[in-house]
Amino acid sequence: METKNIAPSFDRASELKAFDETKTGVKGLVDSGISQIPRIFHHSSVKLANPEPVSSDLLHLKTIPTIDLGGRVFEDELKHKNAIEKIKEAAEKWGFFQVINHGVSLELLEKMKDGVRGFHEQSPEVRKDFYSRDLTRKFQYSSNFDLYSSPAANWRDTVACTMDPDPPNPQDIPEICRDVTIEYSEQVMNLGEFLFTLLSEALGLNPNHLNDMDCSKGLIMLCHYYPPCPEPDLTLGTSQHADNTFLTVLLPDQIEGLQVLREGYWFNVPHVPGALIINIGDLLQLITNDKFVSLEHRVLANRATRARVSVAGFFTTAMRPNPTMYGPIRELVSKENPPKYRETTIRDYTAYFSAKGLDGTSALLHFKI
Ligand SMILES: O=C(O)CCC(=O)C(=O)O
Ligand SMILES: [Fe+2]
Repeated sequence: METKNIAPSFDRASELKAFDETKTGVKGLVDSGISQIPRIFHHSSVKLANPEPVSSDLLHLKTIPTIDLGGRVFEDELKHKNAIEKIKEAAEKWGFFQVINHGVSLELLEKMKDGVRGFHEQSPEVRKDFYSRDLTRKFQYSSNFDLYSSPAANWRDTVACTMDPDPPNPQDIPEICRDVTIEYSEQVMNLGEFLFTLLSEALGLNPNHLNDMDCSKGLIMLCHYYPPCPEPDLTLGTSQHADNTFLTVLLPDQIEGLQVLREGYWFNVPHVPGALIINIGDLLQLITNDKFVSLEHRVLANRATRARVSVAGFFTTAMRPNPTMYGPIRELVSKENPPKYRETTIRDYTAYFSAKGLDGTSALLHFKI
């Protein structure tokens, strides 16, 4: 007799709602002492696997490159040229690289992570007051921005904070992370401007080109908190996705977990002390007409005994009613290399990305000509 493995019936919609209404996120579940994760967090085994790479040659690459920014002042022209060459190669092949000597003090990086931990580890009563799905809020705490639209929930909570343009009133940021969030975001804005000059040069453009296009003019910070997971083989910390930004500056934790998908294989991103991780987002891939790539990445569920935190600084002006149309940069297209994307506003791009949720497909495809 054939036996079928029928899963017990499960009312997904009610479970999502019940979880959301606790307003205390994944951290709340962990604090309640659960030893099994709820079904809403189960991902399909296909999404969790790491198949063999398309080409085994690729494995000798090991991982994404690390680039020394020399404290943002290059001693001589050779060092400057070298850095640009490395950034060009990384942006074309990986869309990801780590930077060291980036000019943001290591003390500030640690203080920022302490601030994120401090917020998420406050009492549930205090956290609940900030919990919201209102994306227009400048300081918003929730679990899974795409809880109701994605196929499976992630083992992660997040604070989203729009820092530029129009940052929140300081008193709207909780005191536990207020000063450090303001200081860190200013430093990331400065670093972003510097990185966009190097990226412009790597494209063979005038150093100011990407800054003049306002690529460095908006900053949204996502302060992620990944509690330890009792069943890390069944879920993810962040589902496979590419970022809907021009550029992302990611402050990582010593606890690893970030993986980048290149040619069908998930590469681990190792912890490099003091480094920031930089990745090209979809909008930069679009305006460079695929010269730079926005690679898919994901975060494994946290296997450690303490929480993993990260801060993703997103360069995008999604929060500003900006009518500017963005399409492939004129200098980068030609008769032989015609535009591959139609023009869009950042707002439209972001609205499409957010409605789709992190379902493992690229939002860029929707804008291809
Ligand atoms: O937490 C991480 O390491 C990465 C988070 C991420 O990919 C994102 O916020 O887009
Ligand atoms: Fe990301």
